Amino acid sequence: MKNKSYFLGLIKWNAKKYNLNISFNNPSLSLFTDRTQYYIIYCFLSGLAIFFGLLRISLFYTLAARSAINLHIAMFNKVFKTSIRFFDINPIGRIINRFSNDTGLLDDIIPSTISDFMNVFMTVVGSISLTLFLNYWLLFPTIALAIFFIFIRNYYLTTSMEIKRIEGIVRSPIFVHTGNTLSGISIIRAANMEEKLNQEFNDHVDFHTRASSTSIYINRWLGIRLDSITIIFTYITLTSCLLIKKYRLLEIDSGEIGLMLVYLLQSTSLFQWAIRQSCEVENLMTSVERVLEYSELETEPLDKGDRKPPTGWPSNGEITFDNVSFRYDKNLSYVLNDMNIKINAGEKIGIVGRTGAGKSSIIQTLFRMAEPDGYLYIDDINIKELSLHDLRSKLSIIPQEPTLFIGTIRTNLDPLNEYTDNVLWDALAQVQLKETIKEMKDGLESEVHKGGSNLSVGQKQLICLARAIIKKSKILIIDEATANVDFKTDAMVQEAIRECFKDCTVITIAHRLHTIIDNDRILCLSQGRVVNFGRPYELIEDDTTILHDLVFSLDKHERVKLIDVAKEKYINYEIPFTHF
Ligand SMILES: Nc1ncnc2c1ncn2[C@@H]1O[C@H](COP(=O)(O)OP(=O)(O)OP(=O)(O)O)[C@@H](O)[C@H]1O
Repeated sequence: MKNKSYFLGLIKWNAKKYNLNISFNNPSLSLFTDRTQYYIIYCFLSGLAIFFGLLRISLFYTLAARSAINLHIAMFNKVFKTSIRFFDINPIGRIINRFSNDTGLLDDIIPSTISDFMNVFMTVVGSISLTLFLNYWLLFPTIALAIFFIFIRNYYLTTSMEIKRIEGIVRSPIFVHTGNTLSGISIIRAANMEEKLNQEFNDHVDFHTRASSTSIYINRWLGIRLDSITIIFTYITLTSCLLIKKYRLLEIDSGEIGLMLVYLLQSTSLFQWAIRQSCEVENLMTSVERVLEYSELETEPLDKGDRKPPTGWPSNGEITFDNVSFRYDKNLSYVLNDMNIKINAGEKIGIVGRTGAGKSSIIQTLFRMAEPDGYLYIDDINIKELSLHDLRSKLSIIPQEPTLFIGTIRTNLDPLNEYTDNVLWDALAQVQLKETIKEMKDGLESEVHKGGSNLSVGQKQLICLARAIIKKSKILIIDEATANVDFKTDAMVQEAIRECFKDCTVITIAHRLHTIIDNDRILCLSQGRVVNFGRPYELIEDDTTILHDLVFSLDKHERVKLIDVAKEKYINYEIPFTHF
């Protein structure tokens, strides 16, 4: 009843304002003779609008921020735990692109675009509803124009989404190129390749600009069509109102026509903006799609295993390959075939072979970077029965590129903070780094820059070695660095390995023969197959072996030195080997 009174009061006020001849004999109309009440209602409604507006914005942005955070966490967790194969087939620039650009869009642009779209869309819907309410004849042209508009919008979207996708793809090479250029800046300068690299960078930028400018052009294409639609709609509204008035098809007065036109003209630009933003939201959803793709990656089952290894495993370090084959992916061919070898506890094994023979793939097999076929035992436990975490935590590796993390010497030696200072200093002493680290201002707390860039290659290798000593693994795998370390450091590393790991099984992927020539046995690989496996001197003496070929391809001085070392080792150490 009260609502009705307010409504009648409003009509009365409008009637007075526009000088309309309406009878207000109804006693209820006399309720609103005082304008103050309308101001109060107006203020109340404005207050409600502000309240709900703020509530809507805060709820919406909180929700958007939470979604972005959750998506980022999900993507990070999956990428972090996914298989190594993923990093083989996805360049680092592509991954950075998703973590930077796509996540950035998710954080800033997508929420504001959606909010903007909803705002403007509701305003446009309001304007059109009011127009249709006052002049329902406009329903027919509205439907016709809506169909036309949906057609144009879909036509635009098919192209623009594809262009956005291409834009995302061609952005990645810019990141890759920049990263590679920065990491190899000294080599580029030394080789005087700045011009070439600059040209390559410009080419990548050009590709990206082509895609992004096409995106802008098709946006303009859409804009022109949308403007045309709104102009046609305004024209039809106006003409229809004039015709309606002339032929008295509807009771409509000039005030209402004015009101319709004001709203329609106001919504002309808003209409275009609403459609553009709706398309933009769909386009931007490709970023959400890309983030979702990474957040649904398959992860390695790190903690899943059929068996828990006994404490102290592996106590001997005996490794048996029983018919082991390995490939990097189900769709690729095998790179190691039917390996049948037994490495005895505490043996020092060197692996040689031409490039691509499968030397590094043996490491991938031991760490189960992809699942090998056959049976691979360490101290009588089939490693395929263990969880990846249990397996990997028991093996130590010194990779070709010694990896150090941003942090301190301490965090690099003992990332999980499990050992005392004494243990860390002892390990540093064993690799002859104690004095060097002591001389640093902050000792164990001295800073290590990204990738250990403030340390020499040799020092990085020695820190990796100290890390392996601290871990006390029974099995050490060394992917010998191809990067040149000076002779003295190399000798120091070799000596440290011999001393600190004399009771451990050490497998060395050799790129230089002098580092493995005094090993107990040498495994020769060719095209992923074991060709020879035996004592170095025996293999050198046999002119059908790969080691013989490798040794005899060296100059005489080197060759004689290697043969002497192998012979001495052969004469002095007789170890009974069990050949599998
Ligand atoms: N990540 C990978 N994905 C797919 N195939 C790979 C991968 N790494 C190596 N391969 C393939 O496996 C085979 C053996 O490579 P591997 O790196 O084990 O040889 P290698 O003897 O260590 O060579 P190098 O002495 O040059 O390091 C090669 O044919 C190589 O193309």
